Amino acid sequence: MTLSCFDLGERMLPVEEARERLASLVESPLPAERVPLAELHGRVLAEDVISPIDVPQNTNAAMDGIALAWPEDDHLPREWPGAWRRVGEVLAGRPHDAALEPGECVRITTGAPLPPGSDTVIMREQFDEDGDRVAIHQPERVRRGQHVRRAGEDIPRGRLALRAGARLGAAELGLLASLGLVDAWVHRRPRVAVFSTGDEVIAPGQPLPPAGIHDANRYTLAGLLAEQGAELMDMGILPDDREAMIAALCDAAGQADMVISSGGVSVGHADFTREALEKVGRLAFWRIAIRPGRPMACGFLGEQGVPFLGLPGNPVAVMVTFLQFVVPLLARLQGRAAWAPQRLTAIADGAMKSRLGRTDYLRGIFHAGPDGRLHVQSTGAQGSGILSSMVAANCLIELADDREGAAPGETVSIQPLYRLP
Ligand SMILES: Nc1nc2c(c(=O)[nH]1)N[C@H]1C(S)=C(S)[C@@H](COP(=O)(O)OP(=O)(O)OC[C@H]3O[C@@H](n4cnc5c(N)ncnc54)[C@H](O)[C@@H]3O)O[C@H]1N2
Ligand code: MOO
Repeated sequence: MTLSCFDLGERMLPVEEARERLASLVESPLPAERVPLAELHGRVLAEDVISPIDVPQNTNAAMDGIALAWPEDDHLPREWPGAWRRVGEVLAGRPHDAALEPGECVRITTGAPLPPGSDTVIMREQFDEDGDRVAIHQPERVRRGQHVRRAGEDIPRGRLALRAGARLGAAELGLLASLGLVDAWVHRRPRVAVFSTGDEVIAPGQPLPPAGIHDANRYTLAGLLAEQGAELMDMGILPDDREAMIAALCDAAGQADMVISSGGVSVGHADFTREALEKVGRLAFWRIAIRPGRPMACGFLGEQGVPFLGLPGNPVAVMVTFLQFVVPLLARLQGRAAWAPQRLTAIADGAMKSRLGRTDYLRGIFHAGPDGRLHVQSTGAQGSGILSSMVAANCLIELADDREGAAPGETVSIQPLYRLP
């Protein structure tokens, strides 16, 4: 049974339950479209890809050298001049059709197809040539079939190469190209409308009034959305004005696959925001047992039922709630198979505070210790407005609701953060 987002009363929701209930906002993935190979990076496959060919197509040499047919009696001649007679040359891209007779070899370059009858390659550094005679330095060390890449050893024809739901990174693009494919069916990228709220929130570049604060959230959200393969629709900053908010939300709901706002969801603001949002859709205001990120709004906008997430205003809370709650929804919209946050286990290098009954996300720095295990320490001050702590961090330390802090030496769960290299 799908848990709904509504009618939950005033109780604090555990993080896992919030994630499950939010999933009901996205019923099905976005439709598929055919996209050329060169534009597929970051997209998610909408159907399985079956290999139309053997990769590699031919059994071929893995080294520059000679290809030879292994003798029937399994014995290679040692004496100079050897019994190997060079009868030709095979270059990459040009096959040698004549079958090799016993005692014959051909010069071959890496990637060139093995001539019929040959099955073994000797590296150029491991034999001497005298005219068309070839002597192998240490024949006893040669293994039948060595330095040969078998046809179809990567992916045989007809085999599943990539599954529907796979996100296409560099390796996947190379694989698709190696199959000779020029395009693929992928889910449409989610268009996500983003706006900031608050009279005090000022766009960068504008003079900062005495009680103002520059709008950081639209820019972190733009970066986070790009990392998730979504398209940004920048709706700017909304003033604390009911009519302006209603108009902006209607506009966004008409064009976007998801709408995200930041700010204006705590008790101080909720009544005002609630009024505007409920005019345009069906909203629920939640308190989640999480830190940072306790207050959040969610629901649908417009007749189309566009998912809406009202994230809290504090910049660190925006990033943490995006990573825990928005990422899985974007994954569902793009048809990604099973999504779960990536988690590793690390040893706490210092004491860490958290509260029983609440999931705390601390900004952390993890590294591999001399003991070969992962270690993690907090970045220091953890206020939910301190964005420099997100800059310093390479992971979130996740202290689940069943634990009360962590003592030095205890293991903790960490979620590595995506960082540009
Ligand atoms: N009585 C209570 N007060 C608060 C509660 C609560 O449960 N009871 N929750 C606190 C928590 S936790 C958070 S988080 C905030 C969330 O409040 P809002 O979502 O209403 O956010 P604002 O009040 O609009 O802003 C909070 C903070 O963030 C700054 N901000 C807002 N937008 C931006 C932006 N685009 N870029 C940078 N900074 C932004 C804003 O100026 C405030 O400083 O409520 C607590 N209070
Ligand atoms: O969400 Mo608030 O940021 O927990 O401080």
